[in-house]
Amino acid sequence: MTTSHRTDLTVRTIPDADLDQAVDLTALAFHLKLDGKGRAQQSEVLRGALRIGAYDDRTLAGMAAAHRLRIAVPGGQLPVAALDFVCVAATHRRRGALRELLAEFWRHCAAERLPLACLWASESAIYGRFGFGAATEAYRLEIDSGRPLRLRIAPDDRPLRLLDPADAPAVLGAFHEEQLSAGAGRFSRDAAWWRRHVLGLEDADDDEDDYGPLRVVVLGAAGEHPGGYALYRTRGADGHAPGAVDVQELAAASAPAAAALWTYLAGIDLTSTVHAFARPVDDPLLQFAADRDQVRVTRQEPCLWLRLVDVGAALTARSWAAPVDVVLDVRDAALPANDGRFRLTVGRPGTAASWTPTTDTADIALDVRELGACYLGGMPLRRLVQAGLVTERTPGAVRRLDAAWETERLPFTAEDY
Ligand SMILES: CC(=O)SCCNC(=O)CCNC(=O)[C@H](O)C(C)(C)COP(=O)(O)OP(=O)(O)OC[C@H]1O[C@@H](n2cnc3c(N)ncnc32)[C@H](O)[C@@H]1OP(=O)(O)O
Repeated sequence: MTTSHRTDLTVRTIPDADLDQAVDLTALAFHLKLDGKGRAQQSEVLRGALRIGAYDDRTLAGMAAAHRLRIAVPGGQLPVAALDFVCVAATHRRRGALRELLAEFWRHCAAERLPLACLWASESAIYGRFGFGAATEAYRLEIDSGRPLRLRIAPDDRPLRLLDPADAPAVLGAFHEEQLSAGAGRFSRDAAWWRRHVLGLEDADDDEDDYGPLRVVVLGAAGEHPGGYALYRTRGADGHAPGAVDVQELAAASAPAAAALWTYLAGIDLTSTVHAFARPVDDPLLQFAADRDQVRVTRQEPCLWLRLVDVGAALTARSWAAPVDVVLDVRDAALPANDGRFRLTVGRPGTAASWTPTTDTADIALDVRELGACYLGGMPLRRLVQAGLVTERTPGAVRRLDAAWETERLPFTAEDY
């Protein structure tokens, strides 16, 4: 527990007894209309999370919560504290409450040996100052499906079947876990996470939009290992808008499998547009689409913001594509254990990296947020040098480090939990 003289708030763990207050605060800050079911659902999610509150006397004035998840990193998975519900009451904003909450949050991460923290930002301008870097990016895609989808490859011709969403964790869980090794940035999911955060099976009913219920389509016959799947919703045409398909998630084991799923989605009768709100920047669809006027990128945006809480643990746990030996001068204003000069040594690919303090001259100087942006392999460091954010002191050092942390696929994060 800490009491901040700057904010006059006491920062401490939120006990179960205060869950009602926590739900009230999230409703206030995120402008939510929660009925009884919505409150119960929110409370249940918070109950299982790491929760830190900023109290004004006994009133909860700010909070941050985190799900304890596992995230795919190059070559494996690591525990991650996935921040959520970060909010401060309008009466207490811009007095340093968030800063105090995060200071306490780092202590919890250290105590629980969580080397990484991540979040989806409500506003991109907030979290860089706390050491988070935009580690995965996504495209929004739009397909003109008023005409047949034209592709340059033949789709997988296995059957497609619709699945009851309640069966999705059992049918698709193992497939999803296999996909984690294909690209970093995705979360491992247990059945509860699938139900609550992916399929929304425990959500309170809301009529906020005119899309129908979530549908699950799977490639491959029952009993066969799936070749891929898509989660989507549809909307019929009305006087103002054409019928549309909204793709929440599409995962496929191969390009032909992806082609089969996109062809299915684009062919749904009484719809003429497919929207996909979060697709990997290296989505193969963009290559195998025969007509790029038909498949368009409408937006590119950051998805997951990543913070290396324990830089050494994070760097030595991931795999590397090439040997490298560089001294990094890392600035970390919030976590002194990360701050300073360290030698990163990577031997043959497949061998463990080492990260040791050194007094040797630095080859590269950078802020910890830049390490967060590059860690999963989505951002080459040279782009941050070009942007004036990273200093290369030894010519060639950045090129060598970029070759070492490059990954086969770009990282991607499917769910905005
Ligand atoms: C992971 C998630 O949950 S994302 C959701 C984030 N929450 C929301 O958007 C809900 C509505 N907003 C809020 O609850 C609050 O305004 C918060 C949580 C964003 C900020 O809380 P505050 O207590 O006001 O922040 P605090 O006073 O500690 O500010 C810390 C720093 O962040 C900056 N900051 C805070 N909010 C913003 C913002 N919206 N945009 C840019 N900078 C911001 C402050 O200027 C300050 O900068 P400095 O210390 O470098 O000078």
